[in-house]
Amino acid sequence: MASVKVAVRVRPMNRREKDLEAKFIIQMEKSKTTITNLKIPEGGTGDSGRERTKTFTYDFSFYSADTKSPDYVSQEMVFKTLGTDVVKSAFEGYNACVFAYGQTGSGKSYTMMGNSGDSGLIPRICEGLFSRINETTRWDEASFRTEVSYLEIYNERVRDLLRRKSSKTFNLRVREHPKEGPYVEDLSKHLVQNYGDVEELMDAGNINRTTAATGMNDVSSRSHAIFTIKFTQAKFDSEMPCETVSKIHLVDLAGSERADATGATGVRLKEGGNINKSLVTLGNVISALADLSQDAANTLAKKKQVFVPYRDSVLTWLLKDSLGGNSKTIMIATISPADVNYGETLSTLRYANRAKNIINKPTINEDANVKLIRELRAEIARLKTLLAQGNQIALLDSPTALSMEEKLQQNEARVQELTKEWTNKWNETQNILKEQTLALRKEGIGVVLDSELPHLIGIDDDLLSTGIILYHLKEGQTYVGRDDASTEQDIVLHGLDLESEHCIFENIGGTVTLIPLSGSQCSVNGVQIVEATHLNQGAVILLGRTNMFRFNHPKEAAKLREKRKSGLLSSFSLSMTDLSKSRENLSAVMLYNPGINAYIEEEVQRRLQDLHRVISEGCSTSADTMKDNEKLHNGTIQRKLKYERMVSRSLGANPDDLKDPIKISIPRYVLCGQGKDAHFEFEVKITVLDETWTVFRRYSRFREMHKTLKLKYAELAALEFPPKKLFGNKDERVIAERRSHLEKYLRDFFSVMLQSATSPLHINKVGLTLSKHTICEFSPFFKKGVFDYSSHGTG
Ligand SMILES: Nc1ncnc2c1ncn2[C@@H]1O[C@H](COP(=O)(O)OP(=O)(O)OP(=O)(O)O)[C@@H](O)[C@H]1O
Repeated sequence: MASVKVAVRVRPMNRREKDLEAKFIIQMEKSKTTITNLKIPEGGTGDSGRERTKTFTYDFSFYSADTKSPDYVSQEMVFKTLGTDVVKSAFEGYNACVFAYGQTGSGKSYTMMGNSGDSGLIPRICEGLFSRINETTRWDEASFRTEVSYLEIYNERVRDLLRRKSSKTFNLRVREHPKEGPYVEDLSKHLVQNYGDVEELMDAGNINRTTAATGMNDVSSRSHAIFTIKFTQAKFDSEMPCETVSKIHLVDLAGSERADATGATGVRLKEGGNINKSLVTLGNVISALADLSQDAANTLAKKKQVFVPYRDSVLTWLLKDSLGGNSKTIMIATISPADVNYGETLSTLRYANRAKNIINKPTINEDANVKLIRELRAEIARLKTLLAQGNQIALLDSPTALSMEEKLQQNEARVQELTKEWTNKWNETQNILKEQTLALRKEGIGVVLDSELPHLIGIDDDLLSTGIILYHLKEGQTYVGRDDASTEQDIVLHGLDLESEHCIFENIGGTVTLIPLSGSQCSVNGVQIVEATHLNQGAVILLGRTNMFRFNHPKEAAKLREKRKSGLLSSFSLSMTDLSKSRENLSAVMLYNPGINAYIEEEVQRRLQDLHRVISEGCSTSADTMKDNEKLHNGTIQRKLKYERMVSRSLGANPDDLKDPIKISIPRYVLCGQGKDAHFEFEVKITVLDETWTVFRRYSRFREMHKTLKLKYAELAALEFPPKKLFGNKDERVIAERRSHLEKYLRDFFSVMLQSATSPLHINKVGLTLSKHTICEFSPFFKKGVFDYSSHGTG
């Protein structure tokens, strides 16, 4: 049993009150708060014998009216007095609730949220929670899971303050769970890993809060806001599993004054009416609970049937547990010090005085299985004591009349089983947590996606796409296909040559294999695969023609980093050729995916350094690994040779390259789309030194490019782009003709650009360094490259 703790806090005079030359009517001394009615003369009494001053005693009276006063209570002091208890309750497994009540502009939001640089209770409690989690995990094996939600009750309707716009946010239903009590259906819950995560959510939620100007306070919020933290903790305490869940409601109520006192009309009056409905119900609930506890205290009094009207408002229904139930609850009544607000302030003080009488029944919220384990263990201890005393009597109350020893064994087996079950469950929860908390980690101005599971990162070739998709490859099989597949696919994709059941990623004990299905197009590091292929950290995967991914294996990457540190990398099974190819492909990808650069650039740089070291140390990859790789990837040897050529070229330039620094060919064209949308795309293969990539474009796109660049580089005007008469007819002959035209045009195009003084590609400027990067910088038109193994078109 615990009474609701009540604190009163008085704020400084605000501008409006100062302008009105209002008088200060609040005095505080220790836990006492006194209010003076200036209308009643000193030493006298008012009508019907009213006193000039009224004094109330609370758990705390916080004087925050004057920063210079020695009694001044700062935000930090409020947290130390009240907030630290909330953090403690959470760690002990109790529910907790803090709500701020008071007139508009009296300091509720300031107390609960605070201002920037002067944060209030909610941020401080969250910060306190995480700093204790960090401390605990340093010396304890405990695990934690923290989830937050943020809602607003406005006009008796519940709104999710944290849900994305696309989902339903308004008018959420309040329902009741048979065990867990009232809850908001579909309210979004957000896993958080650190205080930064919470801060972001709080900011987003606060921006969403409904605010409207009133005569009393320009930014007065007209809604009730409930910020909820669900905090789960699990550990082994002297071999004993221990799991507790605590729910913390932090509530910023709307202004308590009557609507008419603020001069509000129309819609606002309606809001006021509803706000008051919640607050009036809150008042009624508080009164009923106070009556109940007084009855309980007075055992001689005949018990009255007291009805607590929780259901009369959304607010009281949702806070049912916090008011007279299973929670350690704190009410902070905020007041103005000015005589002009005498009536409202007195009513707040009375309200708070009444709340003092509420008795709650907080209990530790222990996991049911853990509770059972604890009870069984107690029983085992009791039986062992009896046995030790030589008390070998049969347990007569047991239906099977088991001997004490049998019963003991049974209990021990059950405890073992339950403990194992619990441990598995928690480990699973932790894994899910890890999966879900990859979210975002800030590092300087960068944002890092973190995950411990092997995963794929989508590399979108749509230049207008800005999101990054990450797919986890869970233990077992992950099916990839279209949404029209006969069985449900774990990863649903679309795009050219993507089969309805395309492939499977198999993760067995951390070894991930890509299995192509029914002749589907899958390639790894630019090489099409036809059988199950083991994936290495950093592999670039293409499914169909347009779905490209980078494969990340965080554990393998961590091991590689360790090897690199200890200098063992060169003998480790890193395939130079794979890395080289992967880097090549990644570079291509990065060029047209700026969003992903921040994430992978560092890794690519590291890989490059590794490669250089391997080369300079003259080490080759181990024979076995080479063999495996050769088996797995056709063409590996060729690429190795190519790589070596590249290295030797960087040592001494081949004069031929200067003559012909860029090679263009159009090895084939591909029919894309269907019916009316069918069109041909030409695969243009561009080779600069040893970088080769392809650009897939329809003929008209090349013409657009020509027109655009012609405006910038006058020399191009002299080049003739194939005339329009070639268009319209799409038979093989015309397409083949276009191919040769286009090939010639592009060769001429680059030749002109290499000689143009204004062009960044001028041979004197780029020389041997002409690279894909230079060309793509010159025009992003050449950025787009996908690997294609389509059987359409000519080979
Ligand atoms: N203890 C305090 N010390 C300094 N400034 C305060 C204090 N309490 C409130 N204020 C200031 O008074 C103004 C009104 O406070 P606040 O917005 O917290 O009121 P409120 O009760 O939440 O109002 P509403 O019901 O409209 O939400 C704010 O500018 C706030 O910064």
